[in-house]
Amino acid sequence: MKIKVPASSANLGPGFDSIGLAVSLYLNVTVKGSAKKWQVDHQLGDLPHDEDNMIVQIAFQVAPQLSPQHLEVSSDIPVTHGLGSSSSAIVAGIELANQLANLKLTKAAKVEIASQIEGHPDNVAPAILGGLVVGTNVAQHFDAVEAPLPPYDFVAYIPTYCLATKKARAVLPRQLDYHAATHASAVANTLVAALFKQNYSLVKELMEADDFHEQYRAQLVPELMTIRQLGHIYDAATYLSGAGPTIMTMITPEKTAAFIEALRKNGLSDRIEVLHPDRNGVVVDDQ
Ligand SMILES: Nc1ncnc2c1ncn2[C@@H]1O[C@H](COP(=O)(O)OP(=O)(O)O)[C@@H](O)[C@H]1O
Ligand SMILES: N[C@@H](CCOP(=O)(O)O)C(=O)O
Repeated sequence: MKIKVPASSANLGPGFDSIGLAVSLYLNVTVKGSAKKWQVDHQLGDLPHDEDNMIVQIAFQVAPQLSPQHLEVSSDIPVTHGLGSSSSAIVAGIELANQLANLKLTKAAKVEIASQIEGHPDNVAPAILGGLVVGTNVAQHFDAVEAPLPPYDFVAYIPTYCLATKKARAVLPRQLDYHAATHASAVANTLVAALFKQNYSLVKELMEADDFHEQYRAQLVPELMTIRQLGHIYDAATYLSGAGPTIMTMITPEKTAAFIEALRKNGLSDRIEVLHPDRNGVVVDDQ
């Protein structure tokens, strides 16, 4: 059995902790069979190879009766880079429990469990449902609403340095002024309306008008403003993907090659991926 989970790009500017898009990088977990103790084969650096691995820990949380398995994990989602690697691991763990313990979880139940673990649905909901998702929690439950997919390329500029989400959340203010908060919320609301109305010229303007987090995090990701300025030449919009350091540019596919050439000419030499929205979310292959 193989479980495939997409990466996710959260926030899209002002949609802090509530908007996210599943994108075309993947975590794959193959269940090789029962074992004497949990064994997780991977080549993903320092992550644990035993039951301390996050995927196993989450699976246990959902189904404590699970017996040990031999897992093979591979992923092209960079870890601690703002593309939802931890959410993909959470979603994989939930699906692993769902399959091995035959829990028959609905998509809504998976979103609820994953969002409770993560604290917000912006990465986990698209990783489960696929596509562009807007969600939050009220009255002790999470809701996630699927929005139309933007017909754009998403060019991810992935700096070599890592930025743990915890560190990028620590630079945020503890409080916002009342008027600043209502304005930031109004910008986010209007972005959501524009996404559903598929008014992408307005989406692009509002995507760059965040007042919740980017101004505080920009000091940690100096490439953000340079890439945003370059994007304007190509009528593109740029935001900090999740907590960063990945910088995401939403651009018309015909302009992608020229934009990437401009990034390279301006000395931006780190990894670039041209991503597309993933429509499926988590998928299980029983073969
Ligand atoms: N494939 C994986 N298997 C197990 N744990 C993972 C995996 N990918 C990420 N993680 C966990 O998630 C952490 C990174 O989470 P976070 O700082 O939120 O960054 P990201 O933006 O990549 O989600 C890693 O330190 C690790 O504990
Ligand atoms: N809304 C969160 C999203 C974190 O995403 P990640 O991909 O960086 O884990 C935030 O902005 O902190």
